[in-house]
Amino acid sequence: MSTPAAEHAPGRAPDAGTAARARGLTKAYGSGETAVLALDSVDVDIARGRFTAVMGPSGSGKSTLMHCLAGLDSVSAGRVWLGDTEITGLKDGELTRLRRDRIGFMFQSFNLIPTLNAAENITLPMDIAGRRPDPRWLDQVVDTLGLRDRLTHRPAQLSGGQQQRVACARALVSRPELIFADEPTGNLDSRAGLEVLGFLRGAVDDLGQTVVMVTHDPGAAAHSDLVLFLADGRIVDEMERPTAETVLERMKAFDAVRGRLGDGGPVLED
Ligand SMILES: Nc1ncnc2c1ncn2[C@@H]1O[C@H](COP(=O)(O)OP(=O)(O)OP(=O)(O)O)[C@@H](O)[C@H]1O
Repeated sequence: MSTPAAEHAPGRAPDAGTAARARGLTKAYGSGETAVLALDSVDVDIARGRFTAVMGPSGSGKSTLMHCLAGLDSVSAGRVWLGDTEITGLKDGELTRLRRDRIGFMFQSFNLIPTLNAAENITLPMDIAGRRPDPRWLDQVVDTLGLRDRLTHRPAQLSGGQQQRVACARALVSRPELIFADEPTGNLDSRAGLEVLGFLRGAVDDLGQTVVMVTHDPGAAAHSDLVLFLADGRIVDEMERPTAETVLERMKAFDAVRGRLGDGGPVLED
C-alpha cells in the first residue's frame, strides 16, 4: 500500500541533476483569431530521481507541457532538453528513437495489446527496438509491481489495477531516464489508483527513476515530491512535499483569485 510523499524520505537530492528542462517553451495551436496559446514561455527544470506532479485547471496546458517535454509535440518557440540533449530541432526519426530509448510513457488508457500476455506486453517496446531487457532489472520491476504470478495472463484476464501495473512495468523496463504519466489513475477505482501511485513512488524511491505525472487529483499529487501548478499556460506556483490538504487549499486559493479577476484575467503570479 502506498503512503504520501510527506511520509517518505524525499526522492534523490536535487543535485542529482536535471532529467528535462525547458526555457521559454511556448506552444500555440491554430492561427489568427482562433489561435490558442497553450503554453506561454514556460521555464521548468525536472529534477532527476524525483516524482513531480503537474496540476492545474482543465485547459491550463498540462498535457501540452508533457507532450512538448517528451518530444511528442513540436514547440512554437523556446527550447527543450532531455538530459543534455536538446530535443527542439531534432528530426522526426531522431525524436522517435529518443522517445523509444530514453522515455517511458503511462497513459490513462493502458494501451496494452489484447492478444499478448502481460510478459509480452511489458517487453514489447524493447522487442520492437531490438533490445533485450536486463533480466535482473526485469525481475526487480516485476516483483516490485507484484506481477510475478500474472505474467502469462492476457489483459482481459487482469483487473484494471493489474493492467495499469503492466503498463507501469512496460514504462519502467527499459530503465528510461524519465517516465511521463498522464492521469495514470484516471480510469481506476480508488484502491487500484492508490496502488499504482504507490508503485510510481516506489519506482522513484527504490529504483531511482524520475517520474512526471499529470493529475487533477490532489490525493494523487500528494504522492509526489513537488507539485507544479499551471494556469493559462504558465507555471504559477510550486509546492514541495505536498499533502492532499495543502494542494487542495492552494487550488482553492487560485480559484478564488481567478474568480475575482474573472475568466481571462491576468494569471496569478507568485
Ligand atoms: N491539438 C489541439 N488543437 C487546438 N487546440 C488545442 C490542441 N490541444 C490542446 N489545445 C488547447 O490548448 C489548451 C491546453 O490544452 P491541454 O490539453 O494541454 O490542457 P490540460 O491542462 O491538459 O487540460 P485537461 O485537464 O482538460 O486535460 C486548451 O485550451 C486546449 O483546448
